Amino acid sequence: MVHVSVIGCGNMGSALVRGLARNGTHTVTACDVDPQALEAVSELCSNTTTDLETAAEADIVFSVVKPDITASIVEDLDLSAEQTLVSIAAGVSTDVLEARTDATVVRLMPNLAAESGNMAGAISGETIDDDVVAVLEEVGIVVEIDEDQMDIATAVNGSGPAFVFYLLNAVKQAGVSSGLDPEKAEVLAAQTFKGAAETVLRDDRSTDELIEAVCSPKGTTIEGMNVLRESTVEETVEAAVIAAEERSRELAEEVSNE
Ligand SMILES: NC(=O)C1=CN([C@@H]2O[C@H](COP(=O)(O)OP(=O)(O)OC[C@H]3O[C@@H](n4cnc5c(N)ncnc54)[C@H](O)[C@@H]3O)[C@@H](O)[C@H]2O)C=CC1
Ligand SMILES: O=C(O)[C@@H]1CCC=N1
Repeated sequence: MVHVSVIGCGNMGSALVRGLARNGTHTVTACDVDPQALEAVSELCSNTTTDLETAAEADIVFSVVKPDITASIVEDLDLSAEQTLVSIAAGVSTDVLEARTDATVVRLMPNLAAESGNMAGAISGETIDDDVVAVLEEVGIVVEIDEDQMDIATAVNGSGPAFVFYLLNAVKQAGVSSGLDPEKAEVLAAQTFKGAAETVLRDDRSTDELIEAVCSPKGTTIEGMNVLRESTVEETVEAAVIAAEERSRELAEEVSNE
């Protein structure tokens, strides 16, 4: 049984612990300085600790703390070459991490959907052990990318859920404005986003072909699509993704200058 530790059980770390608890295949140690954060996950993991040294005993150590404290925590962990450090911090490069640990370094940009086993995760690293991939595949899908693509992955799949929540809410609110009950509108909008995403993952057709498949001749969808295509919504969504990517780059510069 692989021993995993998760250091930092805030929004992202707790999502990871919850996701791993769904199958219970691994020994999971949750570590945080905040006892309340540990209390929230205590029933979902093998043990909880406020002590970094205990968390450092795992085979695979996930560092899920804020970027500005990642480097010093990694240094304090004092991991050995037999261990793997998985760093989730946006913008903290492998060079910065490798200078502070003997462990094999893997960078991961996960997202909150790890909690339900639906994470979209992007990983980079020179050596990515099968055990690391197996752990990550328990909480979702992982794709390997080059490290220099981490900033854009941070924007696309790390920040992505927030963008989707925003768009989903816009669809819901339009339904509510036209008379749908808010709870029913939320279920209809959320299930529609989920179903559409599932279709894209499973179907060989392109998104343009799928749009075509929804647009019945002289029907309703084409009217809505005409409004979208005449708008600047595509450019606005791209600008949001690029803004997040640029912030990830800035974080990298801030951390490397420390
Ligand atoms: N929130 C998200 O959706 C995502 C976050 N990330 C990354 O995950 C990391 C954490 O982000 P969040 O979970 O959003 O932050 P958060 O603020 O919710 O959680 C951070 C946790 O770290 C704990 N912590 C602080 N110092 C510590 C220490 N010395 N030892 C142990 N635990 C300590 C805090 O008590 C807190 O529970 C960041 O690096 C972020 O870039 C990556 C992808 C998605
Ligand atoms: O907003 C952030 O900085 C983190 C990284 C990706 C998602 N949340």
